[in-house]
Formats: sequence, C-alpha cells, structure tokens
Amino acid sequence: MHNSLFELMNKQELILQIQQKKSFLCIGLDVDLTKIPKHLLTCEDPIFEFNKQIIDATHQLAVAYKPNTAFYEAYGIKGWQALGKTIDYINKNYPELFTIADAKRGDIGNTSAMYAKAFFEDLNFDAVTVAPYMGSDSVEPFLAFKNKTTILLALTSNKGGLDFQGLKTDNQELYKEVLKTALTWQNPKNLMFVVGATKADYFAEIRKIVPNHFLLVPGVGAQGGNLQDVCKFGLTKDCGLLINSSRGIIYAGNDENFAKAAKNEAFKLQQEMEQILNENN
Ligand SMILES: O=C(O)c1cc(=O)[nH]c(=O)n1[C@@H]1O[C@H](COP(=O)(O)O)[C@@H](O)[C@H]1O
Repeated sequence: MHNSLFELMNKQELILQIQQKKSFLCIGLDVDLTKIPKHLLTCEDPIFEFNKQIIDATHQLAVAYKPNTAFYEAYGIKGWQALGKTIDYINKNYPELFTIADAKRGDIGNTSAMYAKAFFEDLNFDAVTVAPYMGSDSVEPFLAFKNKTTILLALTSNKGGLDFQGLKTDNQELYKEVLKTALTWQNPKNLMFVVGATKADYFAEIRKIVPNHFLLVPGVGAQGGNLQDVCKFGLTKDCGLLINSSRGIIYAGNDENFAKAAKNEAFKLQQEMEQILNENN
C-alpha cells in the first residue's frame, strides 16, 4: 500500500473513533503491583490480568491506550512479557484503538532504528514517545515508519519541564524550537507532540506553530491539569487532542470492582469531552 495512504488511515481511524465515541481519552496503563487489587496477585500474570480487565471495561470510552514501559521494565522479563500480551490483546480484540508505547526513546541513528523496530515491528504499537534532545538523526529513524506515529516531547507536564524546555534560544523558548524544527524533518505528518495538561497557558502559542497536529496531553487527574483549560486553545477542527489519564482512572478502585470503578472515572471524562466536542461543532 502507498505510504501516504497508510498515514491517512492511521490518523483518519483515530479521528473516526473520536467522532463515534465522542471521546478523546487515552488511558495510561501504568501498572504498579503495589497498587493493584490484592486478589490479582495470585494470578499467573497479574499485570496482564489487570490490564485486560481495565481495557475490557473502558474500551468504549477511550480511543487510545498508553502503557508506560517503565512500569513493565521494572518487573524484568515478566513485565516485558506482560507488555507484549497487553498490546497483542488490544490489537487482536480492539484493533481500532490507537496504541502508544510511552518509552521516551531517542539515541544515535542506528540505535534509534532498533528502538523503532522494537516498538513498531516487534510489539506492533501505533506510536511511541521520543525525546528530541539528540536531534534530527535520533528522531528520523522513527519517522521513517510511515504508517506509524512518533510522539515528540515538546513541553512536558512535570515541574522541571521548564528547566531546559523553557530556556530562551535567540529569544525563543527551546520547546518552540523543537516544534518548529521537527516540522522540517522527514515525514512531519507522522508527528504528534507531547504537551502537559499542567501547561494549559501555553497552548495558544503552541497552536500558532502546530495548528493541526495532534497533541498528546498527559497530566489531568493525578497531576492536577484541567481538561477545559487545555481544550480552550488546544482543540482543532479534527479535535487534535489525546488527553491521557493513568492513575486517576486505573486506580479508582482497588477491590474486586476495580474495573467498574475505572469505567466510572473514564465515563466522567468522556462525558466532559462529549460536551466540549458538541460545543465546538
Ligand atoms: O509522555 C508522556 O506520556 C508524559 C509526558 C509528560 O509530560 N508528563 C507525563 O506525565 N507523561 C506520562 O503520562 C503518564 C501520566 O500519568 P498520571 O499522572 O498517573 O495520569 C505517565 O505515564 C507519565 O510518564
């Protein structure tokens, strides 16, 4: 299939899901064995069992899932296997869902090419998060996968995010330089950018540089970011936003009814999103 058609399909499928589900929710699968319900710990694969139940309960309310690889790598080979089972489960049962490996990779070219192969080919994620610090040749091996999405960190949600990203270079903050420069790299259509929900005041400026690209926005829920504030300047005609919540959804309950509790939290966010989408139509 021609590459540009691939690009179109990937993004069009996401936009279609947003329209059908009236949601632009991404659920973060950041599984911590000290936080999941105790009864799951006797299962053969507690991490996968937890994810499976969360996904089954919430897939109609969310358009994307984002396992952060740290939470799997922390458990060694068993964790990595659980990550593999989780992505396979989504791809087999809910192929319409957009999947993001939150790995924040990026290295010299030949190493990045292997990272890209790991997440796009071996695990078969739709997208991976990448740090821009090492520049063009560290990101382009990811962008070379024309049917996949590279999500570049621009302005992160954490307190230290501005330590470097906010520094002025030629009177312009570094995160703006990242956005502008990335648009000149190969296949910029395959890019999305991370902007933290805690940085709502910056969205108007960011949209001047990337008016149409999708933004992955973590930081609502546990980190205190506000959905309405983000949407005020973040929305585009295609929505253009994926709002991630991890702990706020997956740890809403910690007994036998944990998946139902997660569904309730996801539903609250979806309802808010439906209202926002209706108001902006
Ligand atoms: O790339 C990310 O997803 C990310 C970028 C960022 O700026 N801030 C941020 O919190 N994240 C990730 O998004 C998730 C947020 O989790 P919660 O704070 O539990 O909703 C974690 O997996 C973080 O690693």
